[in-house]
Amino acid sequence: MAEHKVFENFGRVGTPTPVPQKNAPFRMGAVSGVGHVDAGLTGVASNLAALAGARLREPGAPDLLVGALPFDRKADGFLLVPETVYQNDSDVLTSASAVPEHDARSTLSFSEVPPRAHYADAVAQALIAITAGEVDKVVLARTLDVTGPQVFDIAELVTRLAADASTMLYCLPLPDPGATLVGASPELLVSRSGRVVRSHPLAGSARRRRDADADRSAAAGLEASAKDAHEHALVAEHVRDILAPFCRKLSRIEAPKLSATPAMWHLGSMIEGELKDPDTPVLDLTAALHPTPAVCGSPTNAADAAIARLETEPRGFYAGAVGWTNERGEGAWHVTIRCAVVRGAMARLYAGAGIVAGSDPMSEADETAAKFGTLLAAFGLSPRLLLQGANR
Ligand SMILES: C=C(O[C@@H]1C=C(C(=O)O)C=C[C@H]1O)C(=O)O
Repeated sequence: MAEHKVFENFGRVGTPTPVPQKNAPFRMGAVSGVGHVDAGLTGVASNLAALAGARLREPGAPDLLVGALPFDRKADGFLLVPETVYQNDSDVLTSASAVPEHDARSTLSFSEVPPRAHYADAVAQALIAITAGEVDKVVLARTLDVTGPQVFDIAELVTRLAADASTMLYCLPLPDPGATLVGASPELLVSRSGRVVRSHPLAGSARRRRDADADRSAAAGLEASAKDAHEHALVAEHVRDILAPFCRKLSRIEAPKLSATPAMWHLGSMIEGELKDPDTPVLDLTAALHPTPAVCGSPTNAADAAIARLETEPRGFYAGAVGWTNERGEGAWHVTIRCAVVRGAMARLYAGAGIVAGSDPMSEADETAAKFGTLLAAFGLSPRLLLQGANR
C-alpha cells in the first residue's frame, strides 16, 4: 500500500512554512494524500457546493476535494485540491501500534484558556439566560494551549489518533500559514452515498473511567439522565427537521443509543433518509445543517449570540465541519471536534459542552477537561491531567 509515502513527509507540516502552504499532506479518514488550497475554492459553506461541483467537472479534475468549514457561518471555509490520493480500506493506520506510549508531562507546558473557574462562570451565565427563557441550550467551549520543546511531529500525533477506529481521523493544512488542523471526530454531521443520506448527531456525554464497573455505571447514568436526554433531543430533532425537506423518506427519532470513544460516552442517534433529488450535493446538506445544536445550541441564533458574549477565544475551525466531496456531490462531513490547531511547537486544543437547564458549572468544566483527553493522549499527556482531585 502506498499509504506510508504520505506519512514519510507528514512531519514537515508542523514546521512553519512560508505562505501559501503548497503541496501539504492531508488525511481524511481512509483517504490521504498531498494537495493544495486553491484560491478559487474558498467561500462560505452555502457557496462551496457550487464551487466544488464546477471544479470537479473540469477536465483533468481530481476525484475528490477535501476541506474544512469554520464554526462561523459567515467566515470562509476552503477546499483542498488533492494532487495525490491514497485510499485505504480501513481508517486505521497499520503503523498505529508502532508509536510507543510516552509520558510527556516533563517536557510539555500547558495552559487552560480560560481557566476552569472562568469557564464555570460562563456556564453559570448561560444558565441565567436559559432560566430567563432567552435560549434552551448553549454549547460553551474553552481551549488548552500546549507548548513543546520543539516543533510537534504531526505524523506522530496522527498515528496515535489513528489507533481509535471509532472516530474519523483528520489532518489538513489551514489557510493560516504554518497551521495544521488535526483531530479525531466521533460525530458524523452528514454523509451522502447515492440517494442515501445519514447523520449521527451526538449530545449528552459522560467521561470514561479506568475501572470497568465505574465505567459501566457512568454509561448507565448517562442513559438514565433526563437532562442529557433533553440535551440530545434538541440536536436530533434539529437535524431531522433540517433534513426533512430534502428527503422523501426519513427515519424517526428513537431513544438515543450509547456511543463510545476511548475518552467519552455519548448519546447518539442515527438518522437515515432517502433524498428526493439524488443529486443533492453533500455540501448543500452540510451548509443547511451547520451548526447543529451539538456545537452551537438552540435556537441557533440565540445560542450563537450567547457564545459570542460568553466565550473568550475565537473558535476558528473548531466546531465547524471537515470532510470530502466527489464529482457526484457525494461525500462525508464530520463535526470538527476533539481537535487541535498545531503551529510549530504550539498546539491549541478545543473542547465544549452543551449547557441546558439542570447543568452544573463544575461538571461541565470537567466534561470539557475529559474531552481534551482525546488530544492530550495523542500528545503523550494523561487524559486525566485537568480533572480535579477525586475525579481523576
Ligand atoms: C462540543 C463538543 O462535543 C459535542 C458536545 C457534546 C455534549 O455536550 O454532550 C457531545 C458531543 C459533541 O456533539 C466537543 O467535543 O468539543
